[in-house]
Amino acid sequence: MSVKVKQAAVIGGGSFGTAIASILAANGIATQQWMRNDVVATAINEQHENPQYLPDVKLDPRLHATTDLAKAITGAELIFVSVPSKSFRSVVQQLKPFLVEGQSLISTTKGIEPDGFNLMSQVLMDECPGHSVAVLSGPNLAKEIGRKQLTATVVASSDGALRIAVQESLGCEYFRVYASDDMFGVELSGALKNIYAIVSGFIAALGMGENTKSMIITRSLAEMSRFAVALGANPLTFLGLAGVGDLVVTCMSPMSRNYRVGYAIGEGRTLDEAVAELGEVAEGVNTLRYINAQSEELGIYMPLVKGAYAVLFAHVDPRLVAKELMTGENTSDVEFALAKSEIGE
Ligand SMILES: NC(=O)c1ccc[n+]([C@@H]2O[C@H](COP(=O)([O-])OP(=O)(O)OC[C@H]3O[C@@H](n4cnc5c(N)ncnc54)[C@H](O)[C@@H]3O)[C@@H](O)[C@H]2O)c1
Ligand SMILES: O=P(O)(O)OC[C@H](O)CO
Repeated sequence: MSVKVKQAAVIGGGSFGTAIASILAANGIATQQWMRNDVVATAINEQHENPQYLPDVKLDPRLHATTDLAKAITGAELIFVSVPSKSFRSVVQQLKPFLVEGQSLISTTKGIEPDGFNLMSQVLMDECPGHSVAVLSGPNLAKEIGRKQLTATVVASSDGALRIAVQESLGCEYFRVYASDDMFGVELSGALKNIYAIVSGFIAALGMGENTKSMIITRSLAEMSRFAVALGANPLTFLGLAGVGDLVVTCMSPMSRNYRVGYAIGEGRTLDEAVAELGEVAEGVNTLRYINAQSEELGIYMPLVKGAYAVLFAHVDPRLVAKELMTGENTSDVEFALAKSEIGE
């Protein structure tokens, strides 16, 4: 029999952290959300809104925001870490002095750490040995969760009691939490799909049709599963919410930040301009860099990754990449641009 969670912490003041913190509080769990920005923390505590990352969403009034990390962590049985992958390890290093035995950590971050090609669960296990770890991933646009649109997600962990604790703490009439023991597959899938959302953004901006969008999503699923299964993931994971489910929502929705970056580049903006305009994290940009390098090193065939890399980092026209993908020809222009970018010209 499971024991009801009484207290939780959410580390990160962004859109997803805020959406899940509000659900935890609404489920009667005493929830502290930690963030650096005291103006946002005050707005959450007094107006029950996060005007910076989740505007126009009324948060549960019981949610408490704080800029005091020790206060957030102390007494929390579940600690959700929801900061971009670039900052993930440094944030975990800041929180670990406050951890005590029995506290569990759950990553909601869909990214990869470049040094050592670590997923965030690995970072948690490296930094916090002895603590149970899980990941949460699925088709979960934070803005829709904030608006209480019916949504499902997946908690994955090798610890069955932790899976149940997360299901019971977050599940509600509009948020259903499924469980999986394929933590690696669920987490890798969440990171990989961001690359294909960028590709989907390009093709939408170029005015390509519905057949094209379907082709891209389907071939993306084949490509991401080929990569993940080669690294040890369960192929069935890719047929579930954390696989095809998250791929579809991120590739189809202009609400996705990764899609929006791809769209802006398809319209002619540079990568730097597209990222600056977004003003939020688009994990797929760095993930693309690391997956392109890994696929080359491991000899895994990933033509969409290679094409997206050519567009983002070697400034190749996406139409030329599309032509090459359709005909299977290796146009010397794409290869030449990639070779030049690799030697830093
Ligand atoms: N937004 C979504 O719809 C969604 C859904 C599921 C998963 N995710 C994943 O969740 C993770 C976080 O995304 P988000 O949407 O909440 O991001 P966001 O861009 O909305 O917010 C990121 C938050 O992290 C904080 N942050 C960044 N660096 C920090 C540091 N060094 N110390 C402390 N705080 C820091 C920022 O101040 C901000 O509050 C990402 O990996 C994303 O892929 C997002
Ligand atoms: O806005 P994105 O592109 O980071 O995607 C958000 C979520 O990962 C969708 O499940």
